[in-house]
Amino acid sequence: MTAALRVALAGLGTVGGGVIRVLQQNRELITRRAGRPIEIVAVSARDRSKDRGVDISGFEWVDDTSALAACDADVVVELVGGADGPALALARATLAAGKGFVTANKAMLAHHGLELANAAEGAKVPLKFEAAVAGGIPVIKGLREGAAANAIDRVYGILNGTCNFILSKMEAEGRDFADVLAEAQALGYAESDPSFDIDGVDAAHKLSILSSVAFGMKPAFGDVAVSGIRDVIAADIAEAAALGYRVRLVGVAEAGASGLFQRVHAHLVPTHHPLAHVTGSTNAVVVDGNYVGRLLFQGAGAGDGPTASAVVADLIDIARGEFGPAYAMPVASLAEASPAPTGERRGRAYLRFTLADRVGVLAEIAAAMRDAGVSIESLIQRAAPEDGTALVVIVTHEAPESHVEAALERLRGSQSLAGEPFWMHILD
Ligand SMILES: NC(=O)C1=CN([C@@H]2O[C@H](COP(=O)(O)OP(=O)(O)OC[C@H]3O[C@@H](n4cnc5c(N)ncnc54)[C@H](O)[C@@H]3O)[C@@H](O)[C@H]2O)C=CC1
Ligand SMILES: N[C@@H](CC=O)C(=O)O
Ligand code: NA
Repeated sequence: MTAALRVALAGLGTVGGGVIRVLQQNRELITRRAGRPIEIVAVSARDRSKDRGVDISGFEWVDDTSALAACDADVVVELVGGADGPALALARATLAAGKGFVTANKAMLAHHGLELANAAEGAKVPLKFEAAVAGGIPVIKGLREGAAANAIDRVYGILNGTCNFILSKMEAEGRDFADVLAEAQALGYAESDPSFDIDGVDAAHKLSILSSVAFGMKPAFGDVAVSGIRDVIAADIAEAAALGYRVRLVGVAEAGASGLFQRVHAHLVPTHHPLAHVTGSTNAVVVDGNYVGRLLFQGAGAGDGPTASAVVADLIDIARGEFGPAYAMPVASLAEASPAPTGERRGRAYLRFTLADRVGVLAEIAAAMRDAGVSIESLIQRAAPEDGTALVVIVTHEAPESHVEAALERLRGSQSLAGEPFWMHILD
């Protein structure tokens, strides 16, 4: 049998522990599929003595994470996290040493992916990151390989397990945001700084990677318009349900006439759409290709087993000698990112206002919408007798997003509003 693929593993937390378990428990099967054994030879993490429920006594322990690049391994797997710091130092050192690099670190890839892809290409070694986007779902492989013959018009989906877990629990159990976030953290879904999850940043990291693979463009995280789910309240979920929608954090990348729209926002998703039925930490990605048509990738987007499954799949590809450029094409062939102004995009919108109890408040809102050129499709008003305010929810007809924003701008500071208005896109 061919010599084993020797792996150095940095990070022994949720995903790192999972990788050790998958490699140990599926050892025989993986060896047959890879054509040779895949063996961890060295590990590094912050705390050597911590009980992780996996036996690491057979591996060399390396205190300084970046020193793993110099150990006797063919590939380094980075599962530490963080856009910069030890993860980036290790990535640079590994590729400079002419070794393959596998990572689940979407934050680092969103900020430094191009540099790392360049370095990997220069050294003719693999840079692989299936686990970084939608956890266990083989969406990078699906796009790079399965859909490689297609021009992609749009790629979009649910890219953050923590937010989806929170939104679907709020919806099903009427629970509070903070409560559910703590549960997602306990289950190992959330980032070490959970604001990355709930403010949409993690999904934006993933979207920027996905866009590069789908559209053959240099990754441009800065071009992604981002907001999260912090401002979604129970009433939005209830009103959306009454209107035939569910609330989901959706990332969308779409080729338009003037460039690529990339954004991550809470959306209203029609209940007949497959994304409306994605619950818990599950992720789902829809790809529209010009020959294959619509593809739907769905599965576990977070958690130890699924994420480790994607990391080990990358290692199996490397063991087989099957790898190409990090993105779907060599770095020199990637186009410059060309962001389209998001305000130009047309769509329907959901707007929520809390109104003070005054004569003429509805007329004021209707006038602001009319003056901004946004027409109203439906309107719900619910009085809150306890404090005299009223909740008003409006669904608009299709309009440029800049017009919706202009309508809200006209109302800014109005005495008729008892709170900040909030709006969401409606997925078409
Ligand atoms: N948890 C999940 O479901 C998923 C996580 N990821 C990504 O995988 C990576 C790892 O995530 P988790 O395993 O959840 O994190 P974790 O917090 O459970 O584990 C991190 C590991 O890195 C080590 N570490 C942290 N800082 C270090 C430092 N300065 N020097 C040396 N070691 C250090 C810790 O000791 C720990 O062993 C991150 O990039 C994360 O974004 C990707 C997909 C899913
Ligand atoms: N925090 C992330 C983990 C996987 O990428 C998420 O919740 O999706
Ligand atoms: Na994946």
